[in-house]
Amino acid sequence: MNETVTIPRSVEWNETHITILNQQKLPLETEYLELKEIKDVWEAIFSLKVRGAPAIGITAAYGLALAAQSYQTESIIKFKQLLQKDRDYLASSRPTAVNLFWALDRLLSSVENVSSVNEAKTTLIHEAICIQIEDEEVCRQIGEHALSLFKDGDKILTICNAGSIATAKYGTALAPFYLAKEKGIELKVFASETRPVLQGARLTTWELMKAGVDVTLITDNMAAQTILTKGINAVIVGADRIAANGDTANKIGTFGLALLAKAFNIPFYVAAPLSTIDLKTNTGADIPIEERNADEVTHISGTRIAPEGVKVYNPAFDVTPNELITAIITEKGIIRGNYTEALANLF
Ligand SMILES: CSC[C@H]1O[C@H](OP(=O)(O)O)[C@H](O)[C@@H]1O
Repeated sequence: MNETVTIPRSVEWNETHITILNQQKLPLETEYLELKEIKDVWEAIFSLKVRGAPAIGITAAYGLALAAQSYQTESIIKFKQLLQKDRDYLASSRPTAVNLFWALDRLLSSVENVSSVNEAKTTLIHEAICIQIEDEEVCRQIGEHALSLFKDGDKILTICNAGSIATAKYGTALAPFYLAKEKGIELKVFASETRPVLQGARLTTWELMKAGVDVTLITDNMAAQTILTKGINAVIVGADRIAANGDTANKIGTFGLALLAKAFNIPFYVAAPLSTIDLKTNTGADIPIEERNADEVTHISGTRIAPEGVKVYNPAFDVTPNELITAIITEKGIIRGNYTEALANLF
C-alpha cells in the first residue's frame, strides 16, 4: 500500500523574500509571513515564528543570501566583509541549534573562492536552495532508518516538534511516522505537550493529524503514567546539537524522558541529520543552553498564570548524556555504543 500523505512545509524561497509558516500562530491560525529584510529573518528565528534546528538553518541561509543581494559594492573584499557581518548578526538569533551556524558557515564557504560580486550573489542563493533540497532527502532517509526500529502496532512517545515544519520536509523524529503512514504501517504516537511553548501540543499534533497519523496528546507530567499504562514501546526525539561524544541537547524535558525510558527499560532514540552533529563541541557540558524570557513560563497564550514578580528559570533545552541514548539515527544509518568513534566516522 502506498498512501498519499499530506506533509506540511514551513519555509519557501520566493526570489525577493522568504515565506514562512508562522509557527507561533498554529494551530489556531495558518498564517504565512513574508521576510524581506535580514532583521525580519533574525526576529522570526528569535521569536520562534520559524523554529526547529534544520528549519532555522534553512531560513538563516536564505536570509543571508537575501541580504547579500542588496550589497552596493563592486569590491569582493568589501562584499565578504559585509557578508561576515550579516552572518554574525543572524548567528546571534539563537545559541543552541548548531544547524544555524552550520548553514551560515556553509554559505560563507561557498563563496570563499569566488572573485566577482555578481557570481557570489548567485552562488549564495544556489547554496541556500541546495541546503533546503538536501535536508528534505536527508530527513526522508532518517525516516527510513528510524522506521526499521519500529513494528506495526508500536506506541511511541515524542516531545516537542521534530516534524516536517521543523525541517525542509518529513522532520527527524517524526519522519518515520509519515513513512509508516505512506506504507500502511500502523504506529501510534504520544505527543508530550512541551511546556513552556507547547510545540508538542500545538505543532506535533497539528501536523500529524493533518497526515492522518494516530496521535494522542499528553501533558509533560503524564509521561511516566503513559509509558506504564499505554505500553509505550520506545521514545524518539529530535536534537538541536549532538556533541562529539553523543551527549545531545534537545528541548527541555528530553533528559527526563531518557531517564524514564531507562527506568522502564524501553529504547530511547535520537533522530538528527549530520548537520546537527558538532564535532567541535566535545561534550554536552560545552553546549550553550538558551535561556528564554520569563513570560514563556508565567503566561500561557498571553494570560498570566503565575504571580507578578515571581522568580523564573527558563532553559529552553537540556542535555541527555550519551549513556542514556540507545541509538542515534542519521541519514547515514543507525549508530549505537561508542558514539565518539561512530560519530567521527560519519564525516
Ligand atoms: C527537528 S529539530 C527540532 C528541535 O527543535 C526544537 O527546539 P525549538 O522549538 O526551540 O526550535 C527541539 O529541541 C526539537 O527537537
